[in-house]
Amino acid sequence: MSIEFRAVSYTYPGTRIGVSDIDLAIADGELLAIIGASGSGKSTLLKLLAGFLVPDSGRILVDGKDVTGLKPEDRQLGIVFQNYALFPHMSAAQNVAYPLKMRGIGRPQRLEQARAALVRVGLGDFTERRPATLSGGQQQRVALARSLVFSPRALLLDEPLSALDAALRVGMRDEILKVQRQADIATLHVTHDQEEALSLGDRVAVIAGGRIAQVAPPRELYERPATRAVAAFVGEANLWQGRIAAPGRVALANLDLAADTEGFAPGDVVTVMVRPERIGPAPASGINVFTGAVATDRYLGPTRRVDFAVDGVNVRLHTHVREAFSAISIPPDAIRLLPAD
Ligand SMILES: Nc1ncnc2c1ncn2[C@@H]1O[C@H](COP(=O)(O)OP(=O)(O)OP(=O)(O)O)[C@@H](O)[C@H]1O
Repeated sequence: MSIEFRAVSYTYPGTRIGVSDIDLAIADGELLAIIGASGSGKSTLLKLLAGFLVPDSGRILVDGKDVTGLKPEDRQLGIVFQNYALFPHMSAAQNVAYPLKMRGIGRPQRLEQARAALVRVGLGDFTERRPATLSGGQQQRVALARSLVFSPRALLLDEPLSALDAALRVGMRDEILKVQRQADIATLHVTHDQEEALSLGDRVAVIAGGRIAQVAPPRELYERPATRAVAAFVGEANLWQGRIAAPGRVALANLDLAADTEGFAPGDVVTVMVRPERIGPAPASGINVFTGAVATDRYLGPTRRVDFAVDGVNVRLHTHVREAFSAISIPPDAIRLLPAD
């Protein structure tokens, strides 16, 4: 079952803020992660899909059917919120059974289905526990079981891991993916954690200022960002302004870099993007090897983050090398040219 936004726009009444011209399709069984800065419109998109907001224009389809005018309860979507929203006075099984109760399913049958759903998320021994006696991760799994127990047509995850501590968050990613794969339904996962989006998403959508900036598989998004804004938002990046000097050559201040310049003409002004982990200490000469001096050097445990000054250009690099160095190399295939803003 799929999800589709077709030219969806929404503005909050009395403001000019919202989302514009959203075209997004999430295939059956696919997990699409949405990332964006605070206030970029992630939750607004989710509320439009859930039916808590109605678009000013455009249509939303679930499983090919237009749900734009349907009430939230008629959309048959499983939703997991950041704060879980579990009922404190009910056991885990009663919480999970609640959506079935709303759908008029008899008590013995709904409790049996709820227990089975809890077994699927690894909580078979916790069915009678109240939420307050469960850990954050366990509560999140109860919420996940509750969102899936009525076989929803799609799954919406709104920052489901943000209330958990860092180590648990990483472990729960695998849990979410396992359960999502088992349920095999289109899933929209909103997060502000880039690593979570890259590790969980079949594809990742970046939203900025209420518009989709790019949608791509994680590797493509990281290695081939479409714009400077996406490159800056997803991971760390060196972003320099340069000019195409000749086919295969880019001028960057006083530096002359070998790079793939396809798609650009001599004289074009470009943004030159290089990820810091693609740059490393080098022998004194070679292609795109530059001598200079270390300006700052930070120890990060597994790596060092170094700012290296080359002829007035600051080059940020991440390296495992522990020794001192006085030259770096920027491999031509690590250089990505983007249109200048
Ligand atoms: N009810 C509302 N009335 C007016 N403006 C709103 C309302 N709700 C949200 N906004 C504004 O709409 C924009 C998008 O908000 P949204 O909640 O979608 O952002 P978000 O990307 O989910 O942010 P965060 O990561 O902080 O949760 C923000 O500028 C926000 O202030």
